[in-house]
Amino acid sequence: MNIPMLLQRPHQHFLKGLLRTPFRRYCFIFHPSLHLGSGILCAQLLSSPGLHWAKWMLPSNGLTRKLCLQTTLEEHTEGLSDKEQRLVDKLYAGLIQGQRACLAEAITLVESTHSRKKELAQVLLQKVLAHNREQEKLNKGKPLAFRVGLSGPPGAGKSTFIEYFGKMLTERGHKLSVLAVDPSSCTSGGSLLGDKTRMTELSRDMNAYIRPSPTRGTLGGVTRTTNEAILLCEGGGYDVILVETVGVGQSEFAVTDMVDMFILLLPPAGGDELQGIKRGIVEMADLVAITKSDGDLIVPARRIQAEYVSALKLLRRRSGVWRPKVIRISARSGEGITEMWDKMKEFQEVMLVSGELAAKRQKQQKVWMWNLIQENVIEHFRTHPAVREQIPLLEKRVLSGALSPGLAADLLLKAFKSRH
Ligand SMILES: Nc1nc2c(ncn2[C@@H]2O[C@H](COP(=O)(O)OP(=O)(O)OP(=O)(O)O)[C@@H](O)[C@H]2O)c(=O)[nH]1
Repeated sequence: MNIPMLLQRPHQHFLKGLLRTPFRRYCFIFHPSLHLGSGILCAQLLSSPGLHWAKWMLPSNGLTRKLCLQTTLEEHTEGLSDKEQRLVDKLYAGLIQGQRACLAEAITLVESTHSRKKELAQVLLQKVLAHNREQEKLNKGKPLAFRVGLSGPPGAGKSTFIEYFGKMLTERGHKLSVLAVDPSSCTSGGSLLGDKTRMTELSRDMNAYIRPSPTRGTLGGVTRTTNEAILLCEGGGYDVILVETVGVGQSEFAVTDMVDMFILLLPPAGGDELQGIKRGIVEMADLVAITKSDGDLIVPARRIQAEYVSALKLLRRRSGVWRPKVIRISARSGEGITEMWDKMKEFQEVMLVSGELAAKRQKQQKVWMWNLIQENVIEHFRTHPAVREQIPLLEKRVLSGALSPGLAADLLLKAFKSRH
């Protein structure tokens, strides 16, 4: 690094010293009154690879200017071997050219739990993000893709619907990707959504890409990779992204934090069959579609539709511009599906024009960041040697009533802090 000549010697030592410490990656606070040329010093440090952020204080008017830099990418890129660099370049080039094999390989990379591969995945993601931002600018600031969450209980008709709906979209010139989030595969090893026999025709369509759920990891891990897979699909030119979940667990709530619109598919069945559906999920829906509205099922489908129309009226409105709608569809006869797509586009348009879509996406970014922090911090806490060795005993004492949960938590936190 070049140190400007006008800086005095102490500053050179100071700067050189800092750049050798591990702290250089975190933060520096500069105060112009403390030393001459701090602005230059700050600028030099900001260009140093690996610095996460620096803060430059201007005391004259009390204004604090924050300069945030994400140079982690540079740091990773510098450390890549030729082979790794070639892999990232190959995946990036193939992905943005729309090659499905490269998209698939890129998603496998973000799903990897191997630490080096995770780093490579982040380098690739940064490149794709930069590409997406460019494309968005060319698109006059409009989002590249319509992100839609789709959920429903097992047997609601999700795969039959996606097959029909997906073919309709590709025939109209759209590129569709279907990503599955299936928490059952995390806990039991089995997968409700992952089997390849679903959506056979759509999976042969060159303008559709179907990705089964990752088969390992916590729900948090699965949602993280789904979030990243969405970005990769957008880089690959997919303009409609369906994120599918089984409407029985927590995954729907996670999915609502990564999509623009959340759709609930419900079969024309009575209350008992729908008990598994959590009330909260209905509240999250922007559109409820009653499936299988054909033949003998038209009558019960109408009844369920009326029930949900009344139920939704009682719910608190989540958007200033959109009221959730209840429609009836049949993937067998095709009825209602074009109208459903029209409703979806109407939703996207009003949300875009009102600015709610941009606000929602911004909020989601923040939620996503904090979810990741929360997950990592808890993991760090649990595996910390001083904590790990005390957990079994303290848990036992809490269970037997010998210790209050609050005290046990305090003791563990104390152990964590003392040896940190
Ligand atoms: N009558 C009628 N039956 C349908 C329709 N759509 C799906 N079905 C039937 O409903 C059953 C379940 O459909 P799927 O599409 O497999 O449902 P799913 O929600 O994907 O189910 P999981 O894969 O278990 O989550 C199948 O027997 C389908 O033939 C429809 O529009 N009309």
